[in-house]
Amino acid sequence: MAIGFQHTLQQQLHELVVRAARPFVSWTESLEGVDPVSFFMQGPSCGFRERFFWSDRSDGTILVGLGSVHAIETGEKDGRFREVDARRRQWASQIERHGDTDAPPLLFGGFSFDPHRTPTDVWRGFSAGKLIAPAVLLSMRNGQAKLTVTLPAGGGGREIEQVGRLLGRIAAPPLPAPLPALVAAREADSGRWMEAVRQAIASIRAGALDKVVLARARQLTFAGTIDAGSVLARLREQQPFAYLFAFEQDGRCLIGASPEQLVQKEGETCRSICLAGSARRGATVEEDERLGAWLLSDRKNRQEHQFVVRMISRLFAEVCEAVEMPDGPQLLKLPHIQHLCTPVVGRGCREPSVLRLVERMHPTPALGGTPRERAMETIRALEPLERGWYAAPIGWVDAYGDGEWAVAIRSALLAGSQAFLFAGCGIVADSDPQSEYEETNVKMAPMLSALGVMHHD
Ligand SMILES: C=C(O[C@@H]1C=C(C(=O)O)C=C[C@H]1O)C(=O)O
Ligand SMILES: [Mg+2]
Repeated sequence: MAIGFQHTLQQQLHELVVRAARPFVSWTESLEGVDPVSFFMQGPSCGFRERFFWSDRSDGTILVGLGSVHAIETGEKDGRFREVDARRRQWASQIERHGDTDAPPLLFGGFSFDPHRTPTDVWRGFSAGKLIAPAVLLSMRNGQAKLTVTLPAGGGGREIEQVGRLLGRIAAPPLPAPLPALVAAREADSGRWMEAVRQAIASIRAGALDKVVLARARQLTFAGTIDAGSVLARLREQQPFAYLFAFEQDGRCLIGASPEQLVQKEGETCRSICLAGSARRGATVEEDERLGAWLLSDRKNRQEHQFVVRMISRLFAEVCEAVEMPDGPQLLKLPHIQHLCTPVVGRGCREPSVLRLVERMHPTPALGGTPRERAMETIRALEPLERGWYAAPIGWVDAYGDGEWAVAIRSALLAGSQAFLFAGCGIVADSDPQSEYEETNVKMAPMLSALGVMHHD
C-alpha cells in the first residue's frame, strides 16, 4: 500500500462500516517498510489510548496494536480463562473480514498472577483477565508485514480519522524521547525478604511443599514521565533473545523482556519452555563457561528446574498425542543471566484454544511452586507485595484460538513518573537466602538497564 492512498483508504473504510452485515468489520492489506517500535510510538499522538507490543524470541512474529475496538474483561476468579475464551469465540464469529484474509484478527491479553488476591491501586485496570482487540494492528510474520484495521459496524468515524493520521505520519517516525533521571528508589527491607525466604525453606524442609517462588518489588521515581516507547526501543536493542511485550492502557504500561514462553499453540502443535535455575553471566569467557558448567551440574538448580519439567511434560502428555523434549536441560544465555532451559513440544494437541492451555499451565512451578495450591498459599502468607500481572500470562490469541503467551517477568509497570520492578526466584530445600537475594538482583538488571538506571546495590 502506497502512502498517499490514505484518503482512498479512509473512504473505503467508511463504506465498509456502513454496509457491514456483522457487528465488526476488519480489513487487511500489506504494509511494508514500517518500523514496529516507531509504529508503537505513533499511538498517543494519533489519539490511540491503548498500545500493545509483542515480539517472539526470533523476531519471527512481531505484533503491534493501537486502540481498542473490543475489550473482554473479567473479574471472575477460577473461571476467568474459560469465560474470556468463550467471549473470544463469540467475538471471532462477529467479524466480517475484507482484503487479505490470511491474517486472522487477534486480541492482546493478560491475566493477574493470583485472582484471589485483593487488587491494589498500583495495578488499576489490570484485572483478573483482559483481552483487547486493537483498532489497528501491524503484524509481521515470515518477513511479511500487514496492516489490519478493525471497526465497529455503523461507527468507527473517530478511529478511521486516527488511522488516516497514523498513515500520514508513518514515513516520518518520531525519535525516542530521552529517559528522565532517577530521583528515588524504594524497597522494603532486604532483611525482611530474606526472613520470608528462611520461613519458606523451613516449610519445605518440614515437608509442607517442594518449591515456592518468592518475589520482591522495587519502586523507582523519575524526574518526569517515562515513555514506554523509549523503554521498548532500548529493550529491543539490549534483549535480543527475549519475548518483548508491552500492554498499555490509561497511561499505565506493563513492559518487559521475558525469556520464558508459557505456551504456544499453532494448529495441533503446542510448545513450552521449562525455565528455572539461574546463574549470572561471567565477566570473561572462562568465568562464564565455569558458571554455566556449574549451573548444569548444581543439584539445587537441577531440582528447581526438574519440578517445572515434570509438571509441563505431564500436562502436555495429558492433552497431546505425543511429546518431544531433550533428555536434559540446556543453557539459555541472556545478557545478564543464564538459565537451565528445556523446550517441550506437543503434537496432536486436543485443546481447542491456547487459552485453555494457559488455564492448565498457570502458574507453573517456575513462577508459583509445587504442589500448586500449597505454593499459592505460601506466597499469600509470606510475600508482602501484590504481584498484579507480574509473573502471570501475557500474550495474544487469534480468532481461531491459536496464539502465544509468555510469563510477564523481567518486567516493570510504568505509571507516569513511577516504575515498579519485580523479580522472584525459586526456593527449594537447599536454597540459601543470601544467594536467592542476589539472584533477584541479577533478574532486575535488564529492566534497570532499559530504564537507564545503573545497577548498584
Ligand atoms: C521469577 C522469575 O524468574 C523465574 C525464576 C527462575 C529461578 O529461580 O531460577 C528462573 C527463571 C524464571 O522462571 C523472575 O525473573 O522474576
Ligand atoms: Mg533460581
